[in-house]
Amino acid sequence: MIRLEQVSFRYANSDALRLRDVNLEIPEGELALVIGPTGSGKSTLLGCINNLVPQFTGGVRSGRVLLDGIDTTSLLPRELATTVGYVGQDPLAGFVTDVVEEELAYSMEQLGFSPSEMRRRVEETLDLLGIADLRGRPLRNLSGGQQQRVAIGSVLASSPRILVLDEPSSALDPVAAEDVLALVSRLVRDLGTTVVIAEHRMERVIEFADSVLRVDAGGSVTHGPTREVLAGSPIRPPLVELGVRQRWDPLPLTIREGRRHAAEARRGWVEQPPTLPAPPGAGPVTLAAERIVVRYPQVVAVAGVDVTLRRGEVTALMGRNGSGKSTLLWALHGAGRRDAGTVRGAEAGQVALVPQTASDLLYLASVAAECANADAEAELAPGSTLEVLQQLVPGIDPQSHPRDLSEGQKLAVVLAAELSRRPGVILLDEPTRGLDYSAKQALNGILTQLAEQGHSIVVATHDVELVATTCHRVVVMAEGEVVSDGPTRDVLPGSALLATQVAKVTNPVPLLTVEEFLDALH
Ligand SMILES: Nc1ncnc2c1ncn2[C@@H]1O[C@H](COP(=O)(O)OP(=O)(O)OP(=O)(O)O)[C@@H](O)[C@H]1O
Ligand SMILES: Nc1ncnc2c1ncn2[C@@H]1O[C@H](COP(=O)(O)OP(=O)(O)OP(=O)(O)O)[C@@H](O)[C@H]1O
Repeated sequence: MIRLEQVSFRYANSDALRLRDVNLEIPEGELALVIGPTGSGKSTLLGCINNLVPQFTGGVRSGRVLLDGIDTTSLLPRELATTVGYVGQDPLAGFVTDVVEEELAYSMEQLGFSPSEMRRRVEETLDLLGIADLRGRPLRNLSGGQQQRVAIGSVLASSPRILVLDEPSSALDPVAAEDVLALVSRLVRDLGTTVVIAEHRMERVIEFADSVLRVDAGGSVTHGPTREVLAGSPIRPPLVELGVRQRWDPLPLTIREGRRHAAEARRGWVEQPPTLPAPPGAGPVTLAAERIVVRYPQVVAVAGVDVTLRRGEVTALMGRNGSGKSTLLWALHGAGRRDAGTVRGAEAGQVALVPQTASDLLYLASVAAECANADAEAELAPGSTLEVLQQLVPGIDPQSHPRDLSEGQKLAVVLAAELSRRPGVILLDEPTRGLDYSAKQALNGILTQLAEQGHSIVVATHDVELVATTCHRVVVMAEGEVVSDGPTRDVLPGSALLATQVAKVTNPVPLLTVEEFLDALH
């Protein structure tokens, strides 16, 4: 179905080959998962399938890309659009209309569907993606996860035979991610759709994948059965990491397989519970918000929230898509809307916020200039921001234009600029989009260090694995209200939705991470 023959590619303004002699074949009705470090070339590879690379990106591509044996360069854009449905990493950038319903209908309109067929499919898509109540809403005002669902829906609506999804679950809450992936895998099973998904949070996709494509920093691609490719990969989800470290054979890919391997250890811990590290004592209050309310015309996004931040504490803000997390962060920061309530303790300039669409903040002509600007604004020694950036995501050429960075690399630049400034209170909105496991580990290191030095940090995120390693406390929101607030170890393991892979494998023993599992064995 999809075949790449000797494909190599380089961007116009760069010497490096981003894809090197790639040969691969994805049979019809299979789901292939694309993995690889931040900035390795996953999006570039996906773009080759529908000719986005090089048609829109520029650059030079050699070799052939064949769909059903036909070279894509000989297909008209319209033919290609009927065959390949593509959802990029930034949903907002891909929208062509202003309102949810119109967006869902747009591609069908272009492809010449009849009005009654369109109507039927729009309704069905609204239901399948759980967005019926958003139908008349402007796309701009939706939460990040709501936008991502609309973007996926607008492509599914016209039932393309090939589906290419670039990080489809990065802004989705765990339930929505599971629903969307189950939906996609049903298309694979029932309709024979061929699907290619790039995803950093592999743990969410692995069980649905027939094969894995690993893109390496040098642009070469390894394609093979999931277990085989992951066993040899430096990037792997927690459960596979645990399996490799414990030499479990066969390597577990699903929670069920993991639980079988862990049965003996689990029985031992049930009889004699392991000693678990205690969370650090909380320091004095740095920010106290009371009865915060934010109202929009159609929704009350934040409905009377009290929240207190303390020195040295990393707090996760969790909750389903549209529950009010981003809105609350902006209200705490002060730049956002606030219809009622008070925020005390936060002095001007002492609260930093890294927004969900972080790359909007980059406006200078090179990464080096962005970093130098951040140093100058915060009166830091020259080089400070660049150093933090290199800690987070190594290998970015400081001379490159921010526009030419991968999504994960852009986010890392914005994170570095805020973190190097070391404000007292740091608010991060979904900071792990596009970041691979090692970048997440680096982020964990930096946040832990800042907390030890007395900063207060809030991370709004759906990434339970990040929360388990980095956050001391979890605040869960639902429909604008705080519905639970407690130490991470009390909130995550008990929840079917928020438990980490390791917590699911060890349940009822509340271990959260691979390291905790290994420590508990001794
Ligand atoms: N238009 C461009 N011009 C020059 N270089 C580019 C351009 N777009 C991307 N690159 C570079 O090509 C490499 C691959 O980018 P790509 O977006 O494919 O990575 P990725 O694996 O999808 O990253 P992420 O995990 O962050 O999504 C990156 O190092 C990036 O800096
Ligand atoms: N500018 C706006 N105008 C109208 N409604 C808005 C606006 N911004 C957000 N909303 C709505 O307020 C609610 C809360 O949105 P918010 O972005 O705070 O959610 P979130 O919890 O951060 O979601 P996600 O996990 O998807 O990022 C949503 O229903 C959203 O559609």
